[in-house]
Amino acid sequence: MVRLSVNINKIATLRNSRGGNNPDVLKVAMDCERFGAQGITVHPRPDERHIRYSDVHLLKEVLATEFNIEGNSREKKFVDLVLATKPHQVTLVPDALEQLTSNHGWDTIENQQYLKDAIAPFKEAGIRVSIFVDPVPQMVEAAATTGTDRIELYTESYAHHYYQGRELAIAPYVAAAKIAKEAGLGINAGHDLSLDNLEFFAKNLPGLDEVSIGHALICDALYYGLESTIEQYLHCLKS
Ligand SMILES: CC(=O)[C@@H](O)[C@H](O)COP(=O)(O)O
Ligand SMILES: NCC(=O)COP(=O)(O)O
Repeated sequence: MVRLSVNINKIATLRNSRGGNNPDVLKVAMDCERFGAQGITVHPRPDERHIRYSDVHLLKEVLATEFNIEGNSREKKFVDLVLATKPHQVTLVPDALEQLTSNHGWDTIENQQYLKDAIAPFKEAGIRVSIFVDPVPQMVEAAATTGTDRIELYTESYAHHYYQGRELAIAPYVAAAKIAKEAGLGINAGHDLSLDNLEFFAKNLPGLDEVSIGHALICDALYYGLESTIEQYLHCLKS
């Protein structure tokens, strides 16, 4: 079964726009779990424009499902946060400081030694590690020698090309997943997955363990409500 981890960054964006605590990030996270999500993802960024570092500490106390923290291990504050809160999983993403949203995976060849050194402390702390990669065979092969447990496939290109031809759009991901599986890596995926493109992806990607979805899911919740939206995403993952 492919697990759904709901990314709640956008809930924090809305909260921060007025300075109070509405919507309540903790409540929404717990409601996502109550409605069937198997995990919660957050991606605190250095400017704390959505999820705050303090949110992460509070979430750790209340969550009952898998907690996945995404971010850039080049920032000491992020590494300290993850080691202090000990989530089930940390996902390392090579974002620049000023980046609007994630837009590329790691160059696992160029950053091979860096990643080995960055991953080790998380593994020593008992935290599962995933690294964000593009669906490029060489990048997946080199991910396998970094010590990571999983890769997260960056699905923006799949989502972008889905309507032009979904078979073509998913092909690099299928090839990447086969390499990952042969190398013994778990497979996560995320970015721009939606009710339109998720079912085909989940059905056709061999060995997919988990998807993390935020933007589209929170947008859908405006129309369908959070409970029904999560049910619909779970349904896409069932088939
Ligand atoms: C790694 C990834 O694809 C997501 O975490 C995405 O970057 C969400 O971050 P924002 O919510 O800041 O766009
Ligand atoms: N890792 C991807 C994620 O958490 C959510 O990405 P998106 O659905 O907000 O594009």
